Amino acid sequence: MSLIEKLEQRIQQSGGFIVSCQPIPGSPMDHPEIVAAMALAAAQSGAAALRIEGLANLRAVREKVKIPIIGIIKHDLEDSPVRITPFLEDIDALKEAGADLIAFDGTQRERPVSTEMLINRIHHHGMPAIADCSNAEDGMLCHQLGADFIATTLSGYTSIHTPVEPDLALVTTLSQQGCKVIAEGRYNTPAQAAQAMRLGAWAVTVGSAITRIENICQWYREAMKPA
Ligand SMILES: CC(=O)N[C@H](C=O)[C@@H](O)[C@H](O)[C@H](O)COP(=O)(O)O
Repeated sequence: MSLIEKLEQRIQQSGGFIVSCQPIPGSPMDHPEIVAAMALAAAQSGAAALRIEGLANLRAVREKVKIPIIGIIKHDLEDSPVRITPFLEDIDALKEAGADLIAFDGTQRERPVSTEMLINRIHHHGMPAIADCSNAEDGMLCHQLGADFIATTLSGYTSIHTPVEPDLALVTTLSQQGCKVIAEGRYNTPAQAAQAMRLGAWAVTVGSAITRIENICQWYREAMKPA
């Protein structure tokens, strides 16, 4: 069994529940030691894997947890809308900092480095590649290029309006096409995560509903507004 298969087996045997610990930038929670504490709490509560952004956070989390970590680095580029792990150097640095899997933007938008080169670099380091996609076309292209997992992370985030609900239809389509799908993006309730698994998802990543206090407070405030 290859290293990649072993890692896959480990995540699936632990139930496929992945927790993304990404505080809102500038939030009082946005400190590596707080990210590491959230990650440890999630790991102790049965998360199969973690999704962590940035090298300082990744190093702090790696010191505390043994479960697999999906590493990403976000950039705000002037000449491209692509934010998640756009450079080959990001991949090398994430590997060095202790990531076990790497996620990258798998959309077909203007980008500094091709998705094919990113996938090859991740594989060069012996790690599984997770393509964060926005639609079925992105997903199938990355699948054909050899991405190990297709995540629905960017569905709803490549145009101006972001829907409230998760894109369960995309989970269904990609699973039926033979992709190992990680459902991600707006899985704000356990029921929605369970539904994604029933529709064929291989795993579900939950972020805001667990680790972004500001978002959760806003949901409550909105719901409690007088009619
Ligand atoms: C669009 C984008 O950049 N998504 C990011 C990807 O890393 C994160 O900001 C999300 O929190 C993560 O995908 C989990 O999703 P949710 O927070 O909805 O559970």
